[in-house]
Formats: sequence, C-alpha cells, structure tokens
Amino acid sequence: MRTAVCSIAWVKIFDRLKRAGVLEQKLSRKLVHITTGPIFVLTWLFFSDAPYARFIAAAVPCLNGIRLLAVGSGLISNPGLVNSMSRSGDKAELLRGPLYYIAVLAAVTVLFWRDNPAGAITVSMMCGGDGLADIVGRRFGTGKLPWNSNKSWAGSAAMFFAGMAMACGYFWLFCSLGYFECFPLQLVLPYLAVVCGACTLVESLPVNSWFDDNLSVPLVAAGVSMLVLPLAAAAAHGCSLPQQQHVLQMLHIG
Ligand SMILES: Nc1ccn([C@@H]2O[C@H](COP(=O)(O)OP(=O)(O)OP(=O)(O)O)[C@@H](O)[C@H]2O)c(=O)n1
Ligand SMILES: C/C(=C\CO)CCC[C@H](C)CCC[C@H](C)CCCC(C)C
Repeated sequence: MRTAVCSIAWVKIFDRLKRAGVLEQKLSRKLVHITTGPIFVLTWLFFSDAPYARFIAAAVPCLNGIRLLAVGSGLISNPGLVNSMSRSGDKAELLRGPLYYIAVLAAVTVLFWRDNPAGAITVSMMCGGDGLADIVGRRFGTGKLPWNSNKSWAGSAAMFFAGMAMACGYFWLFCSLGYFECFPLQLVLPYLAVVCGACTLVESLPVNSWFDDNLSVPLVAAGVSMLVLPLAAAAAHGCSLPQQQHVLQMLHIG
C-alpha cells in the first residue's frame, strides 16, 4: 500500500518540477523512466520471505497499470498524468511505452523476484540503460550509428555502461543480502557484458516504430540472462568450457 502511494507521489514530484520549469518535458519523462523501476526493485527488499510476497509486490505495478489503462482509454481524465507520461500529449500513448514498462515490472517481479538476477538485470537495462541512452544521446550524440541515423555511438555506449553499472550494483546488493549465490564480480562481468551488449544492439536497431524499446530490451535482457547466467554459475563452480556446454544442453539450448 505504502509503495503504491509512493509510486503516485514520485511521478507527481516530476510533474511539479516540470510545471515549475525546473525540468523540461522530455527530461522529466526520462527521469521517471530511469528512476521508478529501479526504486521499485529496491522495495522488494522490504517484503517477507513468504511465497506469496512477490505477488503482493507485483500488485503495485498492476495497480499503476489499471490507472494507466483507465486514463489512456479516456475512462478517467488526468491531464497531468497524460502530459508527464506522453511525448505528444495524446492519452492513447499511455497504453504503449508506459504500459509496457509497468507490465515488465510486474512480470519480472513474479517470474524472477529476488532469487534470480535476471529480474534486476532486465530492469537495469530497460530503465538505467535505455533511459540514459536517450539523455546522453540527445546531448552528445553527434556520431550516428551506420545502421540507424536516429541513434548515436554516445547513446549506445551510455546504455551499455549505465545498464551494466546498475546490474552490477544490484548483483552486489542482492548477493550481500544473501538472496543469491555470490560469485566474484570479475567472473560475472563478461557474462553480464554479453547481456548488456545484446540489449544495446537491439535498442540501436531501427525497429522502434513497431517494436517498442520497453518490450524489445526487457525481452532480450531476460532471455539472454537466462541463457548465460547458468554458464556464469557453472564457471564459478570451476566447470570447464565443455562442462558449461553440458549445462546448456541440460537447459535444452546447446
Ligand atoms: N542508442 C541511442 C538511443 C537514443 N539516442 C537519442 O535519444 C533519442 C530518443 O531515443 P529513443 O528513446 O529510442 O526514442 P523514442 O522511443 O522516440 O523516445 P521514448 O523512449 O522517449 O519513447 C534519439 O532520437 C537519439 O537522439 C541515441 O542517440 N542513441
Ligand atoms: C514514462 C515511463 C515509461 C515510458 O518509457 C515510466 C512510467 C512509470 C509509471 C507511470 C509509474 C510506475 C510506478 C512503478 C510501478 C512503481 C514505482 C514505486 C516507487 C516507490 C517509486
């Protein structure tokens, strides 16, 4: 309940800052994008160990989703929310990017929760990575990517390193709190780099008009994490490359 109230208050704070002229619309929207997901992941730490805790936590994005559905479809009028969450001021936009974002938060909460790093990695790439790509790319993105003139090397580099830094932070935090097995960070880093690299590549493709970044990036982050994290675990337990391939075969991937 407290988290649900805080989520509304958090979005309102950015709306006020935008109205006061402290933040411009695009930046305010991106800061909401960058901060809400990662703060929500931190609230997971306040839940009990009960098996149903993840479902209670997932109620927060679900309630926000119902609110977006109601406003986006015109059932409820909330011009403030429409202005701060949409690019063009069109309420129907709430039913795309922002709704996908919330659906991803609900899905990773239920599917991965605190015991699978894939969840925190997915949120890191969708929020920290994709969000910073926009902020850095718009300001310093003069060198454009050869395969997409809308995206830049600076934006993609920011996405890769910001996503990776955030994922490492969560990895360290969740390990120190005993939610998943601690491996040396230098061992996990190459595997994490594969996940972040794949997400960065997908985000850079010129497919955004029909495949929203808030869907493509999390899908790739979760999928590749599930593929490489067992390998990282196997390597941490001293398995050789052939043994790691055996892990893949056991997962029906090799
Ligand atoms: N790898 C990237 C990603 C983004 N950008 C910059 O950030 C802007 C917005 O990118 P993006 O978020 O993909 O665009 P939209 O989907 O239109 O915006 P939003 O995510 O806010 O919906 C781009 O035009 C570009 O200037 C960039 O330079 N390099
Ligand atoms: C603008 C957004 C995405 C477009 O790319 C982000 C939309 C954010 C939502 C409207 C609010 C989401 C709230 C979270 C589910 C919970 C946050 C909890 C917390 C305590 C801040």
